Amino acid sequence: MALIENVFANREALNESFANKIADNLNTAISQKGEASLAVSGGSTPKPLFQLLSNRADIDWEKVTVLLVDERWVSDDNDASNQTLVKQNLLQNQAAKAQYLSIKTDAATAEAAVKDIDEKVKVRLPIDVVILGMGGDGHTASLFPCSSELAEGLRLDNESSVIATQPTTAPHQRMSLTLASIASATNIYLHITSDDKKAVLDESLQQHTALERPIKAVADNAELQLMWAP
Ligand SMILES: O=C(O)C(O)[C@@H](O)[C@H](O)[C@H](O)COP(=O)(O)O
Repeated sequence: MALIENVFANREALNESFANKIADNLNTAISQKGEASLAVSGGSTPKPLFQLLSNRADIDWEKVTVLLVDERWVSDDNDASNQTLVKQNLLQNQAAKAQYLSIKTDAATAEAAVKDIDEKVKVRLPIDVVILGMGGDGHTASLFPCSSELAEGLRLDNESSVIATQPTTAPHQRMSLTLASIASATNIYLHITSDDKKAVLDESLQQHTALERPIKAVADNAELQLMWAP
């Protein structure tokens, strides 16, 4: 549908403004229905934002459920665990009071856990705030252009809220929200930094299909708020 560009001079200004927007969105949801949900990405970009958000005392964290948009299928003591990143950087300070909905189980494979996790995530839809990241190949959440599950993950009539994916260009099996779950969210943000990633985004939207660059599928099917700084 549309990309709305919010451009900042630097990452500090971006994160300050972003934390304000997220607080506003969560507070609006809480005032309307008594609770709110916040789905965050892993990877390296959101860490400073998590630390800033975790100190926000103007959010009624007890009424907020935090989940990940995607998880690598690794144990919590693995450096690649998004869940551990969130626990150590977001669910601290004021935000330690939030509820946490894990999209990781002890199942041997992500595939084997889809049904259980779908049941837990489905009841939280539509999610109030989704924060997406993007990789240099145009993947978002764990919807990778290289994975054989991509078409299924991008199907808007997919009844599952989550999908197991196996990228071939990145390590680990993944659990990811489907495009249908992402696109149904009330507020959807794309959080990226660097000129390189902005160039990937522009090129993805202008010159590629959604199957080539999955971030395009989100911009085509939802209002996507870009939060970018060099
Ligand atoms: O678990 C993950 O890998 C993600 O959630 C993924 O979609 C991430 O957002 C991008 O790969 C960007 O990652 P960086 O912020 O590290 O560049």
